[in-house]
Amino acid sequence: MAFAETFTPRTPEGRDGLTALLAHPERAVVALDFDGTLAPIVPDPEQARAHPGAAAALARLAPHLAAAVILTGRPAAVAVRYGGFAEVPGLEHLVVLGHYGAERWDARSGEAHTPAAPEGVTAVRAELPGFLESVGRWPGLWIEDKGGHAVAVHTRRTDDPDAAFEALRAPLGELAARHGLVVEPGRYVLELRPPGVDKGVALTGFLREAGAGSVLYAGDDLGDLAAYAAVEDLRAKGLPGLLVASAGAEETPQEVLARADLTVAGPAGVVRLLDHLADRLA
Ligand SMILES: O=P(O)(O)OC[C@H]1O[C@H](O[C@H]2O[C@H](CO)[C@@H](O)[C@H](O)[C@H]2O)[C@H](O)[C@@H](O)[C@@H]1O
Repeated sequence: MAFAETFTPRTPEGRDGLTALLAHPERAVVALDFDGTLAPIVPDPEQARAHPGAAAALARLAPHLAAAVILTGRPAAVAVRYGGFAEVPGLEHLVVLGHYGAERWDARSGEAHTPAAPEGVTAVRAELPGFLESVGRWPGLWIEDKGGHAVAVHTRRTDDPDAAFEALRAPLGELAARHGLVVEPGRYVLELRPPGVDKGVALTGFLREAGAGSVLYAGDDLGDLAAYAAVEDLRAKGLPGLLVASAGAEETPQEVLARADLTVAGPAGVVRLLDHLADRLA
């Protein structure tokens, strides 16, 4: 997919968001998803790493802002490690909200605050291998253990990732419900995790804490739609906001593309956008 990279939002709301960010960067919050937005999608989730320019671009921009935050489904420490975000000059105030906002890492302390592991996850983790065998054979299926806080079933490396995803969605939903969990669908991944927290709740709370006067949110997947909805809601209440989609693969959900004010070409495009904003604020 080719994009004309002008960094001009296609909607009036998006243009207002960008104008507010550039006029008062000291009141702006830039919030970014990790996988697919800062880190290119790769077949093996353990091999994902941020785009080589991501930390540097964010470090150029962050000192101009009220706050920069990374909002990810990953455990926060994993995103910090895979992103190379620790001890970077310019990122002294970076916050990483992991597990969709249930967990928080602060660059200032270098520590993560993690809630107690939910009971249902322990039970699901034990039951999952046998359960998957019972619902069909999908060689290549991979279970990601997310530090006891969630488990994710990845279909990307099966022979038919779409068919496996669709075949497993309902049964995993039932398994999750039996253990008081919910299923979070993503790019060839079905994650079983506790209910009650999502990127929208997390972003809204963070913006309140930061006293934000504007927000830019960039994401690429279904889990980012809750953050999109939060920005749309805040815009209706008068807070300017810019929604950015990181796109480039056919698998980018249509709803993400349709609701974004600005589409950029994957993590490389996000890095160019961050650099562009830093240039304009320099
Ligand atoms: O909220 P995010 O930062 O976007 O994290 C969402 C999930 O990302 C990871 O999975 C995705 O990226 C993998 C690596 O590129 C890819 O192989 C997989 O198909 C994608 O779904 C991660 O493994 C999950 O734990 C995150 O919840």
